[in-house]
Parts: sequence; C-alpha cells; structure tokens
Amino acid sequence: MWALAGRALAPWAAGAARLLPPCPRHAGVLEPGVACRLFSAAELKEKPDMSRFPVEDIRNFSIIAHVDHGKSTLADRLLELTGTIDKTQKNKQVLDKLQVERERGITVKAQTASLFYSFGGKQYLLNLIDTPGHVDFSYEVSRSLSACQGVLLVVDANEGIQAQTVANFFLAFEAQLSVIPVINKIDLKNADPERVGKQIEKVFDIPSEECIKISAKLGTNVDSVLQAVIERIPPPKVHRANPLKALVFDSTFDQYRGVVASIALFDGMLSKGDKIVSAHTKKTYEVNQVGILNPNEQPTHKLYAGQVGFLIAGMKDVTEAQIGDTLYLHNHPVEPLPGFKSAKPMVFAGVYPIDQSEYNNLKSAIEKLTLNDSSVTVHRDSSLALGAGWRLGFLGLLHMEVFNQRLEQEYNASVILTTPTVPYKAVLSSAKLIKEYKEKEITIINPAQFPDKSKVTEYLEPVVLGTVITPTEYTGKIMELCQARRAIQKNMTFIDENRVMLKYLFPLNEIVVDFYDSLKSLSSGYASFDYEDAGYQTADLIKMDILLNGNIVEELVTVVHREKAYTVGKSICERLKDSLPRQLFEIAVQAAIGSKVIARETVKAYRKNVLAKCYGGDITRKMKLLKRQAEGKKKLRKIGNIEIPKNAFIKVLKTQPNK
Ligand SMILES: Nc1nc2c(ncn2[C@@H]2O[C@H](COP(=O)(O)OP(=O)(O)OP(=O)(O)O)[C@@H](O)[C@H]2O)c(=O)[nH]1
Repeated sequence: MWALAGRALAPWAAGAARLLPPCPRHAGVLEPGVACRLFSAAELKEKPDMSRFPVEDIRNFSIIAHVDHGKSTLADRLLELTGTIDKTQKNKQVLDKLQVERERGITVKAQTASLFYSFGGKQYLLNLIDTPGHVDFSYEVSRSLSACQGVLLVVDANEGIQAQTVANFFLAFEAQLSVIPVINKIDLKNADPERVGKQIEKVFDIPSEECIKISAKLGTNVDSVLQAVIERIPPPKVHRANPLKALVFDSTFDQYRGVVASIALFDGMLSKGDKIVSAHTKKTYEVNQVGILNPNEQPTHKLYAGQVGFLIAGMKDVTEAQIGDTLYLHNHPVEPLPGFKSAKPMVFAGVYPIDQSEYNNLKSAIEKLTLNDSSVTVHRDSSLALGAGWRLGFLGLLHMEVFNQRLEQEYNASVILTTPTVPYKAVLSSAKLIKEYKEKEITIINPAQFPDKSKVTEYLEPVVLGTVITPTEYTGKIMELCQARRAIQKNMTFIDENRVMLKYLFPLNEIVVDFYDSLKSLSSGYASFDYEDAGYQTADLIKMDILLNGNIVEELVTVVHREKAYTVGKSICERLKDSLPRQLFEIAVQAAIGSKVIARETVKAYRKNVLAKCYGGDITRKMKLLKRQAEGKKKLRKIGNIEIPKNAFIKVLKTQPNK
C-alpha cells in the first residue's frame, strides 16, 4: 500500500523510525491511533509480505469466558475496529462459521483471525483465537491456548464470575499466560462492573483496576482492549534463524484441496514449495499454499516464526494431519513439540448407520469430522441388532449432540445413537475373562459388555470435581440436588456477599445427562456448573435392559447404580411410552435386571391413518401423503415387529428422571 502511495517501505521494515505513514484507504476516516487495514486490495491480491512483522510486533491471544458472556461479539468488534471486516449491522458472531453454531447460538470450534493494528506509531499483527465457552468444548480452549501468550478473560457485568470463568481462568493460569480481565455488557440496566471487578480481585487475585470495562455490543471502550493486548501481552518467544518448527493446532478436510491445517510457527519460516516432514508420520510433503486467516483464507508468500496461519500441502488422507503434530523442513529434523494431551472422553455412545449399506459413507464422514474435532475418540464396534458401527467417546452430552448434528448437516449422514454411558471399570476375578482381555482391570465403554457380578471383584465408576456458582438464595435447594446425585461436598466459599462457590465430588454418570438442566431450572437460570476429571471410586453397579414385547432394545441397555435402578428404569419406560407412536398392536415396555422385571408400561394399540383427513378424491394429495409416510419409515428402527422413530432414543435419553 505504501509503495502504491509512492512511499518506501524501507524505514518501517528496517525497524528504524517505525513511523506509520497515513493509510490512503482510511486517511481522514479513522481516528489517529485506531486501526486501519494495513494491506491494500492490490497487495492482498499479490499476497501480503508477512516479513513486515518482526516477532516483537506480534501478539497471539485467545478470548475465553463463560458461555454467552460475549466472546464472539467482542471478536466481531475487534475485527471491525482493525478494519478486518467492514462495519455493518450484520456482523453477528462472524467467527462462528458452522451451521450448528449459528443455529444453536454457541461456539463449538475455536476460530483464528489475524488482525492488523496500528498503535503508538507501530503496526502490529494480532492473532486472535475465539474459543467456545461450554465445558464440553474445553479441549478446544486448552489447544488454542498453546498458540497464545495471553488471554482476554471476558466476564458479564451483570452475571459476574461463573463456573466456566473459573475453569477457563485456571487453564490460562496453568499455561502461564498473561490474563487481561474484561468486564463486558456494561450497557445492561443491571450491570454492576464495580462488584464484578471486586469478584475478579477476590477469586483470581487480579487488581480490580486492571479490569477493562466495555460493551462489546455497542463497541464502548473496545479500543482499550486492543491497546491492552499490545501493552500487557508479551510477544511470542521464537527464533526465526532456527530451522522450521510448526505446530498443527487444528485441521479441516476440504474435498478438493485435502487437509487444510492451522499452524503456529515456533521457529524458522515456511514458504510455498518447501519440502516439509510430519514428525508424527514421517511423511514428506511439498507446500502448495501458506497464508493467514483474515478471517477468511488469505494466501501469503511466507509465514514466519511467531505467526499463525494455514497450510495446504497435498495431505489427501485425513489421518495425515494429526492435531498436535510438529512439521519441520526436510533434512532439518527438530525435536517435536510436546503436542496435546489427548482428550479424555466422559461419555461413550454407539453410532450405527440407519441402513448398513450406508456404512462406508458414514465411515468416511466420521473420519473427516474427527479430523476437525480431535476430542472425539473412535473404536470400531458391532452389534447383532444394529450391525457394524462405532463406539465414539465424547466430552459430554452436548458435544455428542453437536457431533451428531454436524454429521447430518455437513456430511448428510443419518445415524442411530445408543444410550451414552460413562467409562466404568471392573476388576476381574474370572481367570477366563482375564485371559480373554489380557488384563485384570478393564474399562467398559459398551454396557452390552458389562461383566456379571460373579466374574468381578469390584466395579469402579468415574468421578469428577464439580464447581457450582450460585446466588446464595438457591444454596439450600442446590445442596439437596447434589445430595440426591450421590455427591460429596468438598468446599464452600463466598465470592461476594450474594454469591457462593460450592465444590462437590460427583459420580460422573449422575451429572452427565441432565444435572445442568435441573440446576438451571431450580436456580431460575442463575447457577452455573463446570467439572474436571477426578479419577475413579468403587461403586455398586448393575446392568439394566429395556425390552419391547420381550425383545431387548440394544440402544437402551444401560449401567446404573443399584440404588437408582428402579427410578431410572421406571422413568425410561415412561419416556419410551410417551415417545413411541401407537401401532396396530399393544406394546409392553419393560425395564429388567437379568430376568427380573422392575418396571413396566403399556402402549395401547392404534393405527395412524394418514389419509383420514383426505376427504374426496384428490389422488395426487393422497399419493403425496403416502410417499411421505414411506419416507418417514426409513427413519424408523424395527425391533421385532415394532417400529421406533430414531429420535425416540434421544428423547428418552435426554429426559432422565430428576434422580
Ligand atoms: N447488552 C449486551 N449484550 C451483549 C454484549 N455482548 C454480547 N452480548 C449478547 O450476549 C449474547 C451472547 O454473546 P456471544 O458473543 O455469542 O457470547 P459467547 O461468549 O461468544 O457465547 P459462546 O460462544 O456460546 O460461549 C448475544 O445475544 C450478544 O448479543 C454487550 O456488550 N451488551
């Protein structure tokens, strides 16, 4: 741009005066000190020269917060303020690109954007990563943090510190990142930024004067956030003179171009045409394209250490671009970066094609989607009733639903999901089983394979340390709820005179399905919840079957705590009764432990005549209705002679009793 304007780039590039020449595109439009788009359209077409940004002028940061505290809205304002996107009313959560994110109004994937910002006579490259807030996607947050030196910790000025604020703060704190507290939504009528500032000081030991008070919605004071990013977050510690060392921190699969990897350069530089090697597979590739995300892909000539961008290098197989892999130059091997701890699945569910002829399509869809969502674990599985399929591990139920929705929306794949189960363990006593499994302590991720008590010394169930933050008036009710979920209280602290933080040790299976919903409903939406893994404890567990007219429904086999067997069994039968369409004959819905039936419901016989309302003889309308009925049948699963709509399973699972 400066060259076009008849100015030389040299003084800036040489790091001499570092004076910022006026930007011809924005001169007179933006206020001094505020940003402008650094590169002209012509330069962007020609590919921007990223060597303009020496390491000391780069800042890599994430936005972290509790759900809905305004991360994506703040990201929109930062993109606008830096001229990365034009200012329009339509900019709503621009970085939430997935259909599932737009429909649910939540972020599920971290997204990167490179921003150019002029401040104090210098031009900076700011790499921003917007992260999800919900606990089920915290793996995205921890991965994003590995490419950053600092975070913006956004807290709602009305709601104050919530459970995920605490969890995300500690992720950043443990990664030794600079934390900039940002109190958002100060425009709200009930906003109390002073109170929230005091909470931040008390809980995180950050002086309240360090909090930046903004309204991301209205754009109030957002420029101070950018200035704080420059002043309070250090540049990355990297060495450009060393050979290339790049971390793959995310990747997606593109039908035409193969794998598109998001990379952070820790050392060296990378250009089109370079020969690179994956430390994981040792395969060599030639780089076809490198670039930055601005926020869409913007090819560049090179990327330099300290920068974050994307890479396309002819990786055609989804297994070739592992998240956490290190890339280096051919003939210049380096010590690989530590990568990421693999995600620890909290719930497992069986996933099967509705029709076995769809098996291969579903296999390819799952492979591509797990490349983009590496927190899902995949094991092949098969069942007599459902055929060949997989047992997938998820970080929670919302994660499972989102994955299922993405399979349908992005890959047009329709699946049957079985009852989610937490990973139980059993210490075996049967010599035969020990020989079969080749170990004494086994993890059971499929309830159908739950070993009988006679072959086991003890069962173990996973436990988590849960944090509940609530206004004090709901404390009593919440304690009752936690007790009913077999939880043991560990701690209780007041974060101010109106709010309390409770810590409980929960059996994971007690919270995984509906604890969050129960907590929200009894606190009128004010309490929040987060949890972290806390190992295993001994438990009295049994396997429960659900039967329809005497046939076991494999999707609904579940493992329960003995104390809860009756309540859970009864509730599943009731829910199943409500979600099964009536059929030509009566259906007995039963819950059984071994051969003992512990609960029963009956669905009365009935026939749905879709033509009932079709008086007269409009034959095309009749044909249409019959065709629709036939299509609907494809979405049914047959057990014996009983037809079950596939969404009936999810309905049953989602509405377990308030145990
Ligand atoms: N009044 C007001 N509302 C805001 C402000 N910032 C965000 N919001 C609203 O808060 C809601 C949540 O905002 P998001 O930006 O989606 O929150 P988020 O933290 O990205 O949400 P997740 O990604 O789902 O965790 C939206 O309805 C925003 O319009 C603000 O400064 N003032």
